[in-house]
Amino acid sequence: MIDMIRHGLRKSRVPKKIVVAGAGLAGLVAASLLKEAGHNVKIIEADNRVGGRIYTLRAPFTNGLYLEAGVMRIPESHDLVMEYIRKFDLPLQPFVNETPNDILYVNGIKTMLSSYHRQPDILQYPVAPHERGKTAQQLLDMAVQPIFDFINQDPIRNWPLVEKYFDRYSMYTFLKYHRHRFGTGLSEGAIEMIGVLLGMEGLMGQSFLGTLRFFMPMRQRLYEIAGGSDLLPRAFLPKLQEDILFQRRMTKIVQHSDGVTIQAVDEKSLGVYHISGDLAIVSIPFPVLKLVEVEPRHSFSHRKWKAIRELHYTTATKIGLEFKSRFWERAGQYGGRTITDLPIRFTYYPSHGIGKPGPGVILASYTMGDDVMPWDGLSNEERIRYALLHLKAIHGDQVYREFVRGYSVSWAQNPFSCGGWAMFNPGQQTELHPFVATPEGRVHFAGEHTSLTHGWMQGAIESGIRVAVEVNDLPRSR
Ligand SMILES: Cc1cc2nc3c(=O)[nH]c(=O)nc-3n(C[C@H](O)[C@H](O)[C@H](O)COP(=O)(O)OP(=O)(O)OC[C@H]3O[C@@H](n4cnc5c(N)ncnc54)[C@H](O)[C@@H]3O)c2cc1C
Ligand SMILES: O=C(O)C(=O)Cc1ccccc1
Repeated sequence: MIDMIRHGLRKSRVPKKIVVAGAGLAGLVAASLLKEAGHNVKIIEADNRVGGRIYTLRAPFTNGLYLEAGVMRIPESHDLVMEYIRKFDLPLQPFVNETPNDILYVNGIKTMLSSYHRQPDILQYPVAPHERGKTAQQLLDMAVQPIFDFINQDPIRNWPLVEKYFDRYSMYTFLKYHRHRFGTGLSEGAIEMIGVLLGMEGLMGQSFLGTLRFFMPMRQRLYEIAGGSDLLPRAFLPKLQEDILFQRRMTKIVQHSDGVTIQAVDEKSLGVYHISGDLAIVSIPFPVLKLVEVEPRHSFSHRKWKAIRELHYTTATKIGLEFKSRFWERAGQYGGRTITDLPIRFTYYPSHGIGKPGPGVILASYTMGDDVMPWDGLSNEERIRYALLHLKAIHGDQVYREFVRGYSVSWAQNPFSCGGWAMFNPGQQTELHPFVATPEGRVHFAGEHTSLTHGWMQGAIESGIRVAVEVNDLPRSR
């Protein structure tokens, strides 16, 4: 796949007209590769921008400041993302995910990450005697290490066995009921500690393996695109600009004898717009696809319909607050985060502009899964008010003196994503995943949800390349 990013696909022997629905990263990758391979490609995009869940919010913040409402960090092992960053010569810098000075504020106890690492019991989680003195990560590692040991004995043979057996567990049921090396499940106190401190508490009902795969990259060195994550999708524009039809929201997919016709609403004129091709690539999230008519209905298999209806998506909400000065840096917080069991849950301090005078924007609250619930029912103003109240408990009254403005984004309330990212429920990797990406007639599928790298750009890129290869030499419709 790296080679395809560098050198493109082989020129198609059967150039076709291809309609791509969605100008997020998956759609952009597929469209750029297929155009380069000689196809006539058109993208219809419901929004007025490219990038989808890569969304760098610059307004309403002071010029030069921004909130990453979607993508904010890139694990060093995400080679496809790194390859596109190299291809477009984008500036990369470390994303400081945690520092020894990070604040932990849980169970009414405030301490620093370094103190907690030295003495985990300082946080007073009611763990079992044999779990004492261990951090949340150490407890999780104790529980999962035997699985990694088994896989490492013979990865080719053993990964499928692990996936088959452990797909039945949610994160919670695995931690609670699976008999771990010490002969029992983890205590409720240990599970609570893992949930709160590792950010999994709102996701405990999701697939154990899916959650593990999802969080693992978090332990690597992380990077960010200097200047904003949206520089990546925008880098595709020079070659695709004239092929993207913005503010066209797909409402219907019609398959017929000589190809596929996509019906869309023009969000500006509200007129109905049609575009046809030999085939279509649908890269929009499944929760949104549920609202799109498919004609004839049987052009999608029963399994596909079931996957579209049932594939679980978790959601995420972010609140960005701008302050007059980077007061957190005066307290020794340079990048990194606060972890708290207050509803704001995770606060991230910017890894860019460190040491610069003047205003700064912090990600005051990043919640996902069930942790989103208190926030999604609130207005933007109420979210800001509560976020300030919780930040005051951490940083004191200065947050009110320093506050300038704020903005929040709920991904469940975004009509073009209707959620944060795909995240299997127990059993769905076995029961649904085989049917998520499979083509239906002349309709093909891409998007992070069609990969196994849910919730990361890597999965979106992987799917864009996979679908481009899948369609490159297919016959024309007639
Ligand atoms: C809060 C949050 C934080 C994240 N953080 C990170 C991170 O730090 N690092 C990382 O690697 N990944 C992160 N991700 C995941 C990453 O954003 C996604 O995996 C990736 O961007 C998905 O790309 P996609 O092309 O599959 O989907 P999308 O980006 O959702 O693209 C789909 C496109 O289709 C359009 N569309 C929707 N409906 C229609 C319609 N009916 N007609 C036409 N167009 C339509 C949408 O507007 C959108 O442009 C995060 C995601 C979220 C939500
Ligand atoms: O926020 C990110 O980096 C994401 O990609 C979503 C996410 C959140 C928490 C753990 C893993 C991935």
